[in-house]
Amino acid sequence: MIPAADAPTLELRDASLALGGRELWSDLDLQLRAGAFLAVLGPNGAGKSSLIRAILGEVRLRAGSIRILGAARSVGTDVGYIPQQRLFDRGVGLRARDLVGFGLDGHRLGLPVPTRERRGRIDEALARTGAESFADAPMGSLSGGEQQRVRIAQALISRPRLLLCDEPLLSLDPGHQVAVTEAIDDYRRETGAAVVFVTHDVNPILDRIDQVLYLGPRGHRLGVPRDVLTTDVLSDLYDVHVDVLDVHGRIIVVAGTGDGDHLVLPAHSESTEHPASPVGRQGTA
Ligand SMILES: Nc1ncnc2c1ncn2[C@@H]1O[C@H](COP(=O)(O)OP(=O)(O)OP(=O)(O)O)[C@@H](O)[C@H]1O
Repeated sequence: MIPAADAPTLELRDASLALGGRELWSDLDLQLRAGAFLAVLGPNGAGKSSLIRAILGEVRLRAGSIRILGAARSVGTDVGYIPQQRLFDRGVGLRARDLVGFGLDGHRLGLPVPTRERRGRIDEALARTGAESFADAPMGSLSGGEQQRVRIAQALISRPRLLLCDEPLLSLDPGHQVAVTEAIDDYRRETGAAVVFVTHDVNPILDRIDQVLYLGPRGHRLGVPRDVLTTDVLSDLYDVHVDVLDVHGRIIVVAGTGDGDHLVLPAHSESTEHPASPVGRQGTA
């Protein structure tokens, strides 16, 4: 596709989305230029994954528009997508390197031509996410975290200009969270791709993002992290008093329940698993 000159990589104008008879978010204006890194935060069911699906054209907006590189429709190889994790069954024999190869030519009919260049691209993508040691293993034999690293390699191999990541750090141990975050961020810096990164824990990417979109029960807020991740803004979005704590450089968002308990809200979750819906209940503060 020939991009419109100087068009933003991603642009949403007055966008609203309703699914299952419920409005998830509305009046969303968002512009990402080349090299932007956006974190999308919010409780379970806020519509974070649905935002990605709307960008992919899989669900229709109720109102407004989405443009990618200036065009109303663009998926193809301009857009890389790391879906929310679904595990491969144990019996799946597809090799990791073949899955990654689909990111290059999976949209074409027929078997791919095994060229040296193709193999080199696959090896490079696997190396980016530290997955080269299990390149020839069947997907069904890999752990959840290993499968995730292969999926990320698959999303990067086509050298997309917009990378959509739906909780890419799920199932990864802390060491691999850092490695995968670095792989995505290095890719962004090298290529000027824009990144949309849905997460329940902003901390692994806090030093890398330049914008945060917080989808809350009472609207959304978009801006630089220090303007969005504040007690005042999140209290307003949740309609309950929320404290944003900085604990040794990690952001923890805590809502008082008035009965001595507190709820840890999803700018930080204690584990890489989903917190209980809509927020994870923690012990007495
Ligand atoms: N195709 C659909 N039809 C009807 N409702 C849908 C559809 N897809 C999603 N929903 C609903 O939209 C809401 C938002 O879902 P979504 O997966 O976008 O939330 P999320 O913010 O990503 O949540 P989580 O943090 O749990 O992943 C949910 O209540 C979900 O059940």
